[in-house]
Amino acid sequence: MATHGIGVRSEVGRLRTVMLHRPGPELSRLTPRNNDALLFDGIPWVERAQAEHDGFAGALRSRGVEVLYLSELLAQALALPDARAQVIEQTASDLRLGDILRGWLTEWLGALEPDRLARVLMAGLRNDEVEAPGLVTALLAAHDFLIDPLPNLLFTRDSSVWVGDRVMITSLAMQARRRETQLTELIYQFHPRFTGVERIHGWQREHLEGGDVLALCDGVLAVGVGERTTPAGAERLAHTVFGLGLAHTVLAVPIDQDRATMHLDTICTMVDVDAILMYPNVAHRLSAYPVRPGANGRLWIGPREHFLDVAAAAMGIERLRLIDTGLDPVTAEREQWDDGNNTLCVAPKVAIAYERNEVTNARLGEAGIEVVPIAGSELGSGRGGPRCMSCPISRDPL
Ligand SMILES: NC(=[NH2+])NCCC[C@H](N)C(=O)O
Repeated sequence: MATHGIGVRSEVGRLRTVMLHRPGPELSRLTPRNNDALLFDGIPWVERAQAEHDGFAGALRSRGVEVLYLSELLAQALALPDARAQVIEQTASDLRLGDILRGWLTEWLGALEPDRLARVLMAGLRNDEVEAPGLVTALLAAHDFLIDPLPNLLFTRDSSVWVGDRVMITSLAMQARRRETQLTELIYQFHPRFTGVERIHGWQREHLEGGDVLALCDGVLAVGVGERTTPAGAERLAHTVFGLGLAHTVLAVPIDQDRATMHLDTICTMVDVDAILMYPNVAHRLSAYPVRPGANGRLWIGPREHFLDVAAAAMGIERLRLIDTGLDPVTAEREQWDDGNNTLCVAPKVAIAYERNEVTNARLGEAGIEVVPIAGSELGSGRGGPRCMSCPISRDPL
């Protein structure tokens, strides 16, 4: 495909193409013993999670959005020998494997059909699912993983993010998610649909996750700095986008180092060209450092100020309207936890949101935002809403 029309310059421009991941066998790997390490707060009912996800994809399609599935792009990319060789080498390089198992796995993976290989890369591989030789497999328990599963692939937001017409491969902070970006990098590198698209950042760089990056408008990015994106990740982002002329301002937004606020998009998302939905319990204290290109390739860093003020100034608008999600702090806290603030715009003033967050959604309605509700009781157990579960690839310019 020609790269014409590809790219993202806002959070709200009409959404044309999005990448999702329909949850699959990787979710069946979750147990009460590993769910914390794998960043899920419960054990989802897989079939229901899939049905909910189909509802999400259906809502997008009904609004004219083209839905691409990560698993399909991956399997298609894996038809190419170079792509297979690259990912097999990366997967087998895990030091826990040791040489014997590494050699065996390299050969075993190399013999798989693209679909099956994609499935193993996503769902992982248990010791008792193969008969591999060596002391390592003998000493590991039957249910130990030789290749770890990736249940958080569901959250396609985090492992790549489009900035203008380039795609940034992120670098995930949590051990359980690191390998995800090998897969997204592979898709963008090898899938014919993305031929000619320039990749930036890279999965081995400073930590930076897509859930922390918000395109407030063309030329202005906000980046949350907290549990996932490090200060160095934010600095690298600023240098990179300024160097390529993709933005004139980056707002570095310190957020609490907490699971509840793991990404900037768990506390706020844009719902219109000049409106932002925000968790009220932080709205009054959210601040940001404006960062711009400085002299001699350095960064100019302005004073830390209230987020809404710095954002409006950078965006060149008088005011960034705040929609806050309920005055009662307990209700607000409950709905924030269930990703009430994590909405996905399919167009200005039209946001997909989890139906369960009734108070938040009512506020949105009162503020003139059309809410497209989706079910998420099972999907939500991974702590992510419609924005987390989507990677926009193409939005119309505003
Ligand atoms: N953009 C987001 N808010 N993503 C949510 C990711 C949730 C996932 N379980 C994690 O902990 O990484």
